[in-house]
Amino acid sequence: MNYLLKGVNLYLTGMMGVGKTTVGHLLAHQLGYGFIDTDDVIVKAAGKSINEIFTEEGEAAFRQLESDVLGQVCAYTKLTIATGGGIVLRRENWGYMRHGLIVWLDAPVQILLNRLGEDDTRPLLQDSDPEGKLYSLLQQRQPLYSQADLHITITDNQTPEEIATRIIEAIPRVLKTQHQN
Ligand SMILES: Nc1ncnc2c1ncn2[C@@H]1O[C@H](COP(=O)(O)OP(=O)(O)OP(=O)(O)O)[C@@H](O)[C@H]1O
Ligand SMILES: O=C(O)C1=C[C@@H](O)[C@@H](O)[C@H](O)C1
Ligand SMILES: [Mg+2]
Repeated sequence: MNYLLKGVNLYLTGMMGVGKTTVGHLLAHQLGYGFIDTDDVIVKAAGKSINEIFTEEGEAAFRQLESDVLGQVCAYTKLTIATGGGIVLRRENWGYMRHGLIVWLDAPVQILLNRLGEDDTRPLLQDSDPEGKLYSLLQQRQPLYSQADLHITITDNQTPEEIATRIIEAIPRVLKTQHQN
């Protein structure tokens, strides 16, 4: 697989709670790649939580930090990068991610809700109707996520290990011509 990938970065995209961070760790390990989580980099660089950044500086400031981080990390190779759920919102982010392979992890809202129902670390879900919020975010973002190179549908009973293996098995089918030269 590493022979085929030639160090090309993998970008994991998808809704919050779908498992980008969890699966990304395992995927990096299986590929012998480094692992970076853009949310983690932002939190460390800002010295505050994502909730605090949203509350004190606003979502637009968070999105700028996210683009800045992505612009930095895309200069490196042999990385699996777990992105934030909203990375697909900015056109410039696609410009950065297009240098690698973009994977969309896609799970039904009910799975996301079950996983994040008790979680208060996602500012966009601090809503009186988290289920409705997830549906509206998904409706807005689905056309964007669908521009990924690889679409992996997640069902309830798949472990993160199984999902990482499915991604690895699917990669040869989608390696872009420019990456094979
Ligand atoms: N395949 C899975 N099966 C069961 N639970 C999972 C699976 N993948 C992830 N989880 C759990 O779901 C929660 C959210 O996962 P994770 O933080 O990896 O999502 P994420 O896509 O990175 O979300 P965000 O966009 O908010 O960063 C975690 O508690 C994680 O342990
Ligand atoms: O879906 C989103 O917009 C977000 C997802 C998380 O990964 C974080 O980046 C933040 O909570 C915003
Ligand atoms: Mg994450």
